[in-house]
Amino acid sequence: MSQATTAGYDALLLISFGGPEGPDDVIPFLENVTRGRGIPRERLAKVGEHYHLFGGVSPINGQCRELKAAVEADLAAHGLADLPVYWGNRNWDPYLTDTVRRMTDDGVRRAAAFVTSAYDGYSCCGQYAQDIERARAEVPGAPEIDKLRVYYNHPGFVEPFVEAARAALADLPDDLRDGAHLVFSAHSVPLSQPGRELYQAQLEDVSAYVAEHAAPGRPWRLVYQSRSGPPTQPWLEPDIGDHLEDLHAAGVRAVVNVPIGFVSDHMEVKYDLDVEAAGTADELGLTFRRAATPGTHPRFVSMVRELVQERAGTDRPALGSLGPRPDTCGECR
Ligand SMILES: CC1=C(CCC(=O)O)c2cc3nc(cc4[nH]c(cc5[nH]c(cc1n2)c(C)c5CCC(=O)O)c(CCC(=O)O)c4C)C(CCC(=O)O)=C3C
Ligand SMILES: [Fe+2]
Repeated sequence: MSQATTAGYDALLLISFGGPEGPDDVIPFLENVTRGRGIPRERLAKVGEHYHLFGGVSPINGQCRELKAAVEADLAAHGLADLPVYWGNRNWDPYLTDTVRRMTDDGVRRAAAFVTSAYDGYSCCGQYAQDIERARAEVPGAPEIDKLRVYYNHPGFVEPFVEAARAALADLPDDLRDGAHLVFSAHSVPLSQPGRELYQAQLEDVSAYVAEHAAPGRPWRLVYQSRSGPPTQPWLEPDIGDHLEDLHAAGVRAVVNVPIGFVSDHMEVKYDLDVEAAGTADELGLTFRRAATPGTHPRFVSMVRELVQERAGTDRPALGSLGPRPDTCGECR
């Protein structure tokens, strides 16, 4: 084991949201996600239909398998093939608790955990920290598991977005490019959610950085998507659909949507943006391009290794104006 270069960790644990892998999984998955969270039944039925449009298969598990394979290849290319990579989810098989049990059986003592969610806030960070604690509590002899720092402003997350925003702009018809606006989008959360202010501030800061570096001087705005919850509860706004209508009414003819709140092209991207928001734009006659998410971009993949290695006390890179996040924060529980 190369102790010096893995900061003393003997395993890497990839933690994600999880998603259904066939039509029969959809309802049990949605029940797992929403248990005790007060999501209206109509919203659940609608979201179920989104999954059925894709054969009941969420793209997210496949994306986790691809990320895991890419991280393993990157570790091997850096002489760290002996750092095993595990994967566990909050809401679907492979469940985090089962994975922690397997790690324990394999003799893992101290693991670094990478979460497929880049920001602070309860849904992105605090809830995953609780998931880790719960899984460890359920498994006697479970390893120590350190959640890696929040990485929304790490160059490995930000640079792929700069590149993707440029590529999406380049893909617009020549006569529409100059007047196109950038529309950054992230998952809405209730205003009452712990860590919501931090989530919002981080999104604004990284959107400003990407806008400035991909297309200096171009108009941009951060908006929200995928709202659920009862209508009486205030969530982050404006919604992307309303913003597209406003832009159209103001005479804008083209937009590039940058899904800055997401790590991969999972259902919130494939349905809520590529079907719903693109459909709204189409009805308005607004030309719409969606920028890629980091996915398995080589820079994003190497970031995972760098986040482990920096725990040995090396540099903690961060772009934008807010600086690197600490290893643990506790602000979003
Ligand atoms: C901030 C945030 C992210 C971004 C950070 C990150 O990327 O992790 C995110 C990601 C995701 N959300 C996902 C799926 C769902 N989220 C739901 C519900 C909710 N999300 C919330 C927030 C977030 N969610 C919230 C506050 C709720 C209300 C209920 C609650 O407080 O928990 C529901 C229930 C139905 C509905 O109401 O929509 C589903 C099915 C999937 C999997 C997609 C796939 O299958 O490909 C992913 C990656
Ligand atoms: Fe969600």
